Amino acid sequence: MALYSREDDVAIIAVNNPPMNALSHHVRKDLIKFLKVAEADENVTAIVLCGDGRTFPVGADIKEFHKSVSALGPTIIDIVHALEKSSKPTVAAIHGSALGGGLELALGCHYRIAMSTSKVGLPEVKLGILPGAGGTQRLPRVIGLDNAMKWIAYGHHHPAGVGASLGLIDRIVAKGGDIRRSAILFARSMVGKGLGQRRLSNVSVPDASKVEELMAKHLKEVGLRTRGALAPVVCLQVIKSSALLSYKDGLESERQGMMTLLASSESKAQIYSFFSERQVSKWNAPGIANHATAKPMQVRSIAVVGLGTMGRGIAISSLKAGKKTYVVELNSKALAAGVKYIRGYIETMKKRAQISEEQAAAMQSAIIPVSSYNGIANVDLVIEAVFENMKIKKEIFGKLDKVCKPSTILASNTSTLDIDEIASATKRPEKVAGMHFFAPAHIMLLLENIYGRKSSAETIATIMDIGKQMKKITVLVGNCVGFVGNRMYGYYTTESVFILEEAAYPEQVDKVLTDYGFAMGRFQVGDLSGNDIGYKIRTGLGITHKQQPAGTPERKRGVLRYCPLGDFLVEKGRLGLKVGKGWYKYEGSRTPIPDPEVRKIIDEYRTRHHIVPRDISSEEVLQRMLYPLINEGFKILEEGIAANPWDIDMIYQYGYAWPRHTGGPMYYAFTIGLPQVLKVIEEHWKAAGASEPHWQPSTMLTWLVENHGNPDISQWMPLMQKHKSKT
Ligand SMILES: CC(C)(COP(=O)(O)OP(=O)(O)OC[C@H]1O[C@@H](n2cnc3c(N)ncnc32)[C@H](O)[C@@H]1OP(=O)(O)O)[C@@H](O)C(=O)NCCC(=O)NCCSC(=O)/C=C/CCCCCCCCCCCCC(=O)O
Repeated sequence: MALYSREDDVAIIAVNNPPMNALSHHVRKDLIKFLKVAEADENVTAIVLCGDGRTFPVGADIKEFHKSVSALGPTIIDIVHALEKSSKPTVAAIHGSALGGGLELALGCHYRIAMSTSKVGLPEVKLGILPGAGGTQRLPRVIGLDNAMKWIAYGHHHPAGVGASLGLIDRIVAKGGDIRRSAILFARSMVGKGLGQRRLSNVSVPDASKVEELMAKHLKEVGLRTRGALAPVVCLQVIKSSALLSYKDGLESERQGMMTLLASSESKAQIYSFFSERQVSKWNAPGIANHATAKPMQVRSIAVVGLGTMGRGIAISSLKAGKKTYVVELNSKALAAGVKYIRGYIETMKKRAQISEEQAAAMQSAIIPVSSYNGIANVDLVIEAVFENMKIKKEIFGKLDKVCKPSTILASNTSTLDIDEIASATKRPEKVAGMHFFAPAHIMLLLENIYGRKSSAETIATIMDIGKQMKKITVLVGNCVGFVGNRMYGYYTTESVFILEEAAYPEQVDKVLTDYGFAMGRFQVGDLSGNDIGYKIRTGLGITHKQQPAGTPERKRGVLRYCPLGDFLVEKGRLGLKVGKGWYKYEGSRTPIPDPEVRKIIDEYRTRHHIVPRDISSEEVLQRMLYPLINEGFKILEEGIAANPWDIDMIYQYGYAWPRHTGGPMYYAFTIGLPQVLKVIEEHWKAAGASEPHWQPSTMLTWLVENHGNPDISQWMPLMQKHKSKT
C-alpha cells in the first residue's frame, strides 16, 4: 500500500510495501488515489514522493510479470504522467535504491533529491525487458542519449552522486541527513517557480543529432558483451526513438518493444534467474537441516591449507569477508610466494579503488602465515585447497583432526572427490563438508557447498553462512563424484570429442556454443584451464591412452566408447593457453587460432579408424553438447543430489558461464519442452546403446514426460515427490 500524510502545506505520499517497496497493483492504486487527493486539496502546495522502510521503490513487482495483473491499471506510466502533469511541484525523495519503475516514477516528478548513499538505475534489461514506463524516453532527455544508452543497455546501478553529476539528481543529502525533511523543504522552495521545463516530456534530447553514430557505437559494444541477448538490442532501438520521434510516438515504440520482450522466452528465463538466485539461499539438506531451522556457528578465523591458485583466491575471499585468515604451506618458499601474491593483490585492489585504504590495511593485518598444522589448532574453519588427490587429502584431514580444536569445521575445496571418504579420515565426520570454489576463487561468484552423509546441521549452516559473508552465490548440494557442476560437465566434454571424431573440428563446435551465448566454446575453455587437468583425472581413472595394455582398442574402454584425441594432444605437449598451444594455437595473445596441426591429428586418427567425416548441423552439435548434460541434471535431481532445478541452473550460470538469457540447462530444457528433449535423448540412446551411458534417459525425465508432458519447472520436484510418496 501507500500512505498519505501532510506536513503543513506539503503532501507526503510514501510507498509502504516491504521489503523493497515494489510497485504492486495495490500500491499503484493507492498512488493514483493519493495524487488525486493532493492535487484537489487547495491547502497543498507541493508533493513529496518517497518510500517507507529500507528504500524508495526498486521497481515494478517482478512477481506480477507474465501474469495479467502487471497490465492492470493504473499502470506505472499512468502514475508517471499524473506526477508530471501535477500543477504542484512533485519531488522524489530517494533513499536506498530507486530502480526500474521506481526511477521512472522519480523521472515523472519535477525534481529528484537523493541520499548520497543511494543508488539509481534502470536494470530492466537484466530481466530481459526494457524500462516500460517512459524510462527509455525520459532518461535520454535528462542525461543525454550516450549515457542513457549505457545505463539502460547494461542496467547497472549507479551511485546517486553520479546521477547528480549528469543532472538526473537535483540535490544530494549527505550521509546521516534526513531525506524526507530535506525533500519537504526543497519542495516548498520550488513552489511558484514554473514547471514547464521540469516536465521531461516537454524537453528535447540534448545529443539527438549524434543518434546514428551513438547507435552504431553502442550496438557494437552490446553485441560484444551481451552474447546474443535480445533485450539490450531492443532497448537501444527504443532509446533511439527518443531522439527521432515525439514523446508520444517514442512512448508507443517503447510499448511495442516491451510487448516483444515480454513475449520472449528470454524475459521469462531472466525473471526465473532473478528469483532462482535468491531461492538458492533457502537451502535444504533433506533429513538433516534447512535454512530456516539450522543455526550457523560463529566463524572468526579461517585457515586456508595450500597456497596454489585456488588457495590464494580462497584466502583473498576470506580476507574480504573480514576474517582473520591463516595461510598454510609447509614449504617456506611456497608460503612466501603465496603470501606475496595475496599481499600484492590487496594492494592492487586498493590502487584500483575497489577497497578503501582502511579495508586494505585491515586485510593486510589479518593475514597470518603459518608453516605447520599446529599453528592453526584454534581456528574455527579450515579450508583445504591442496592437490586433487584422495590419498593426500585424507592424510591432511587426519592430521588436522588431531591438531584442531573439537569445534573446528574441516572443509575441502575438492572439485570431484568423495566427501564421505575424506571425512572417514577424521573422528569428526559431522564437522566435515565440501566447499568447492571456482577459479579464480576471489573473482568467481559461485560456491558449491557439499554436505556429506554425516555432516551436521550446524556444519552445513556454517558453510552456507560463510558463502553469504563472502558474497558468493552459494548453492548446497549432496555428495557424489563431481558433485553437480563437474559431474554434468564431464558428459559435455565426453560428447565434444565424439563430435570431433565423427564430423567437426574444435572451432566448429565452439562456434555453435558461442552462437548459443557461451562466452567461450568447450575447446577454448579446455585450453584456458589446461588440458592436463582432464588428463590427470583420466589418469586417476586409469583410462588414458598411454595406460592401456598393448592390444587395447583405441576407441574402447571395456564396453564403453572412448575417444583418445584429448590424450594425444596432452601427450604432444599441447596443454593449452599456458604453453601457447592446445586445441588451438596462440600467437602471443589469448586469441585462439585454429591450428592445421590439430586438424592433422584429427584427420590421421579418423583415417586410422576408417572414419569418413560427415556433415553435421549446428542443431545436432548443440543438442549433443547440451542434452547429455541436461539428462545428467535430471539424474542428479532424481538422486536428490540437487534439491531443485534452479540450484543446478545457478551453478551453471555462475560457475560455467551458461548464458543467463536462456536460464541454465534445466530451464533451457523446459523452454525446448521436455518431450522434445527426451525424444532426442532416446534416439541417441537407441543408436549408441550401453557403450554411451550418458544417453540413457533419466527415469525422472521419462516419468515427467509420460505423465505430465512439459510441466512448469516449479512443479518438477513436487510432482516427483508426490509420485514417490505414492509408490
Ligand atoms: C538491489 C535490490 C533492490 C536489493 O537487493 P538485496 O538487498 O540483496 O535484497 P534482495 O534479496 O534482492 O531482495 C529482498 C526481497 O525482495 C524481493 N524483491 C526485490 N525486488 C523486487 C521486485 N522489484 N519485485 C518483487 N520482489 C522484489 C526479492 O525477491 C527478495 O525476496 P525474498 O526475500 O527472496 O522472498 C534487489 O532486490 C534488486 O535488484 N531488485 C530488483 C530491481 C529491479 O530489477 N527493478 C526493476 C524491476 S522491472 C521494472 O521496474 C519495470 C518497469 C516497467 C513496468 C512497465 C510495466 C508495463 C507492463 C505492461 C505490459 C503488459 C503486458 C502483460 C502481459 C504479461 O505480463 O505477460
